[in-house]
Amino acid sequence: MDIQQKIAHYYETVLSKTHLRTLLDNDERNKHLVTEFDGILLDYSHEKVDAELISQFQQLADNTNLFATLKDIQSGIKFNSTENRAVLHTALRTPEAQQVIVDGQNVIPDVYQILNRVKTFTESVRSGTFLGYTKKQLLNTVVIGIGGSYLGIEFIYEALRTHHEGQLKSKGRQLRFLANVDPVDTIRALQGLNVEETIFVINSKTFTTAETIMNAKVCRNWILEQYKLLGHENAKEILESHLTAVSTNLAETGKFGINEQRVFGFWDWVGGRYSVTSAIGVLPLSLQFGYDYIAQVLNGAHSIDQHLVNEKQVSRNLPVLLGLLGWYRASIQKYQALALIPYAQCLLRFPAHVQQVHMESNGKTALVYPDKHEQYLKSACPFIFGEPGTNSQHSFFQLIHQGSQVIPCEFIGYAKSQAETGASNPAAVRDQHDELMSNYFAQVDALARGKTKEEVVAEGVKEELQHHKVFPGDRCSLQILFQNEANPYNVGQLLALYEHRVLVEGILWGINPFDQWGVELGKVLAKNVRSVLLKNVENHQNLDFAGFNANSATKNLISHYRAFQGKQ
Ligand SMILES: O=P(O)(O)OC[C@H]1O[C@](O)(CO)[C@@H](O)[C@@H]1O
Repeated sequence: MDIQQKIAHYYETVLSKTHLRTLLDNDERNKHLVTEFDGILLDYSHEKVDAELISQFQQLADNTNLFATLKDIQSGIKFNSTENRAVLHTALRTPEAQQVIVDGQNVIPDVYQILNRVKTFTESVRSGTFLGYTKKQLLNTVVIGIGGSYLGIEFIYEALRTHHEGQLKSKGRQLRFLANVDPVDTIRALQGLNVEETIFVINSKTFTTAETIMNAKVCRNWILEQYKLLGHENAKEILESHLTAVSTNLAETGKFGINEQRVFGFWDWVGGRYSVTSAIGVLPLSLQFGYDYIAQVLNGAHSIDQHLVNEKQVSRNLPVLLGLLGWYRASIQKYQALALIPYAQCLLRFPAHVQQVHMESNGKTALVYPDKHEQYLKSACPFIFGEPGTNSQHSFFQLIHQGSQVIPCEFIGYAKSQAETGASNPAAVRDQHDELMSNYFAQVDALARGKTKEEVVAEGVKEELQHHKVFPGDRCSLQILFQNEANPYNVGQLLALYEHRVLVEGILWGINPFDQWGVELGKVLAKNVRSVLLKNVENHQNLDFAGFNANSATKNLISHYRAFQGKQ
């Protein structure tokens, strides 16, 4: 029996037959299922685990050479085998004095060359040294980008915009996002902005993503139209004052009309969804908050990068534990979903960010080393969703408590509210924060313990309602608790924690988390549909589908779309 089979056997014969209520009655067990690192507590006592299972997790990590692999990845091996690339987002936050060698070259000087340019440029914008075309200060930033070139930045922006220091640093400034190719998103992103005070950051690793390039063109037109209304028509100089880009495709950014001084590069060894600590995130976030403040995000992430490879006891390694538990829930317990519940309004975009990082990375089943019998995994990445608590309690928690399937939850909370620093009545804020966190603790317990028929009867509930009021319990969750309020350092830690847990799960499953072939097919088909629509702009009757390879149902649907437009 290999170690994965041993874990499956132990779960089937022991843990699946033991209610969490019983496991939690063991004080000695509970004491050991909690660990702390650098201001973060991870409590996994409400998971279906015990000391025996944790020792099996250790064997699993050792037998799969997990720690050696993690170290090799951070040292620059081409772990992304299907694209022949290194996986080195960790190098983006490595201290300047260290070395990371890729293809015989130390990449750290390149990282700092870009970071220094970002620092100098963003400081010149913030101080008013670099001005817009009409010499007005650039107070607004619009980030154009999608997927990994958008979600992580929005998560960090939202997480920090109510942090006391973050508010001071960003006073008088705005940061907006344009991701969707929907024209309504464009209106929302640009609404009320004064072009003379607005700088655009076009974020695209490839600079070929259809949505981003279209949005960038729409914004370029908007800039020129707005300036025309003001009587200015020097397109080249106007655009050079208002457009910047972050990309690995410097040829295309040049063709787009962006001055190379305002293009910030990165490298193919940074995956799109892992690029928030490259200039993709650091440039716009530094424009909004200042470089030195955002550098703390990099420091926090680096702390977790180090912890990942240095702490070889799985019971003390936060990202490894998260990854092992994720693997266990999906592959052994066979749970197919995961709810991410931050008890922190500032993390409202964290679930959306993790959805992309996790599901675009591990949402696949093709094995890296297939054999004659197996090319595909049977169960892998769960479906991930989430909303801040307490809002989620008044939304989907009914199903989490009494639905037909178990949905493991990950709760994230802070011992201090961002609202406390600088508050006129800090005691009142603490009181409100305690109210919020009371729900965090209560949910954890309710999910695990549930409520038995006997308890319901003892409460004197009418017989016909009794079975409605039973909670099965035995629903697992884990808790992440930060010592401080959400700040740039621990937001960087949180970012890296979830990046690395995805990697650990990917290694255990034997898949490559760093490619995303699954998004390609839709892109190709969208291009084909687009060419049909372009060819038939005015034709609301019989569309010309020559050369369009799709079934009649899809063609009918497209025809209805055009016909509806003809009736408007
Ligand atoms: O930064 P780019 O090249 O525009 O890509 C945007 C996103 O599109 C994807 O390639 C596919 O969704 C992501 O991996 C990436 O983050």
